[in-house]
Amino acid sequence: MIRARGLTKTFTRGKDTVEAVKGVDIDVTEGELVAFLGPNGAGKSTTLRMLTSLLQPTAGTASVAGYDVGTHPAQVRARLGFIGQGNGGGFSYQVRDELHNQGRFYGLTPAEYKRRASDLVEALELNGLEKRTVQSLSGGQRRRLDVALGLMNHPPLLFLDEPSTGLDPHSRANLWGHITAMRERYGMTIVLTTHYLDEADDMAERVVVIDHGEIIADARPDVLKREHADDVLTLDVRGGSPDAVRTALAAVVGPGTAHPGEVTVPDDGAPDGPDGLRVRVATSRGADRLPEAIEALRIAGLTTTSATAKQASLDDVFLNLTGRSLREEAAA
Ligand SMILES: Nc1ncnc2c1ncn2[C@@H]1O[C@H](COP(=O)(O)OP(=O)(O)OP(=O)(O)O)[C@@H](O)[C@H]1O
Repeated sequence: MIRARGLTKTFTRGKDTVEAVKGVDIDVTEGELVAFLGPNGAGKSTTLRMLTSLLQPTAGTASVAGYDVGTHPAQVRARLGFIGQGNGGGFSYQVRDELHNQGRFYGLTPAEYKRRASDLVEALELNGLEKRTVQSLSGGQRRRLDVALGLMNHPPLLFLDEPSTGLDPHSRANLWGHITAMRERYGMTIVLTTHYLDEADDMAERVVVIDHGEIIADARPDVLKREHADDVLTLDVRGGSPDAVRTALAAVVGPGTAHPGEVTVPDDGAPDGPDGLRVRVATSRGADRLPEAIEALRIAGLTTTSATAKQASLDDVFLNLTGRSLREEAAA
């Protein structure tokens, strides 16, 4: 559905040049739901805008549905829906007029655009809002209208640029429910950008991590977490010295085991205090290792008074790949 090779965009303003996208290669097959994840300014929107033919690449090539974005932009645009950041169109128009205008733009007959508009109003729960002006809608309603506008031409491919930015968690979940329902209904391929880690983790089947204009990882979220980050076990252990704890845990996840991980035991802890020693184990498949670790400690005569396993997150992946936290950058 999408094939890009060496996609590059350099912006020049006076003496300043910004290398926004630096030689991106990407293939997206039909039916995939792909999220571009990265901090502000990483080059996500610029990549999307080149793939939709809205922006001419400085170098490289991209084709969408078999058409080159540079030489056949009209054919490319006819096959995709694009929902940019804060679309909305004419704020004083009524919702129904916005949808009808979009249908006219795509050259649909009045009967056809009216039918599609009422289908989408129904599907995206915009009923009762048809005669309201766009500016009177809530943020969530406006984003749902944006999605309806993007779907008026029944595109096989939908691009969404930060679809849920600025929405509260309830509206985000609601919008996602609609997007996934639309995807099933029309069998669409979806490419979106986000800097919400949980959104990429929960919704995308494939996450493309972009930083400083380059793709630094590209895989299913669970694969990214397995390959680039560890789960963390935290155990409170009583009844033995730091060395005894270290030896018991090394047998489960220490160097040379089937599940190498890092065991951290404080040397200055008080093994016989009320909480004992607070031990940290960084390992893959933490949920599986936790009972094994507790059992190994029990066999060594040690008591575990509390134990938790924290799953690796996409933020841990980003942190391990770049040395920076995406969560902090998103909040900045
Ligand atoms: N028209 C432009 N002129 C000059 N620089 C630009 C232009 N558009 C984008 N840039 C720069 O290119 C870089 C990438 O921007 P882009 O909008 O693609 O990032 P992004 O990952 O989508 O960020 P965000 O999450 O904030 O939308 C940034 O440094 C940005 O300032």
